[in-house]
Amino acid sequence: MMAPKSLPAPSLRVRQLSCERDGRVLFAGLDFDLGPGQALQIEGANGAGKTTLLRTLIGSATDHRGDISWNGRAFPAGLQELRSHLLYIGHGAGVRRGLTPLENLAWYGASRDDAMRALEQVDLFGFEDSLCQQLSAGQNRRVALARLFLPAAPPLWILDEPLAALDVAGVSGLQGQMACHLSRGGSILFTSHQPVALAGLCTLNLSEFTSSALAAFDQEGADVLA
Ligand SMILES: Nc1ncnc2c1ncn2[C@@H]1O[C@H](COP(=O)(O)OP(=O)(O)OP(=O)(O)O)[C@@H](O)[C@H]1O
Repeated sequence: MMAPKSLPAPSLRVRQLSCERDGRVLFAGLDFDLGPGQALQIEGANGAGKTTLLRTLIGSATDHRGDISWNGRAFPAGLQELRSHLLYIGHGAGVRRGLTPLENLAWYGASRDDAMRALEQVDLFGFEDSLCQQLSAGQNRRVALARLFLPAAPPLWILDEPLAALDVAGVSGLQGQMACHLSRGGSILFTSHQPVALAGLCTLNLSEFTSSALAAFDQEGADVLA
């Protein structure tokens, strides 16, 4: 077996990140690091702010406070570099419904051979020339996730609900590919309402970083110090 090709090893660093929407604090005082070979699952109830956090990290939402840096360079300067290392699959999966799975992967620059291999990995062999609008929800999710199976995938994966609509085999295949990425020194930040089986996975629950949670913590700290 060939040794896995190792990836560049930049790190994401988040300090005191806060975000509010319509006057409601979604999260505040958020601190975490994500380095090579590490995976972090963002947890929280519907509406907790998980997608907003991911969009903030990729620069699609800019109304936040706090510091984000990539590879030692603070945003906004570090954002361009982060994007050059990023594979982002959002909630909507980013599949162009009027194109076929092969055409979707070609749009991301994949050769026909690489795209065919990736589509086989996500069990879409035989559907490569079907229009995505004729595929099921789970099959469309698989088209999106096929990008993770292309060679030379970037080191940082940010995935919003990648397991959504997948069957048991699909979940297992994705978990295997995520583990492979980590073993090559990649990093993964993702949201999921389902448990994900990944060795060494860390979790971060956004409900622990609301302003009320922080106020309660401060009060507790004050009581202890009093
Ligand atoms: N552009 C926006 N303008 C106003 N409110 C927004 C905007 N984007 C998100 N929100 C609100 O922010 C809150 C968090 O939304 P977000 O999509 O980040 O939650 P989530 O944790 O990903 O939820 P889910 O688990 O349901 O996907 C929601 O109440 C949502 O209505």
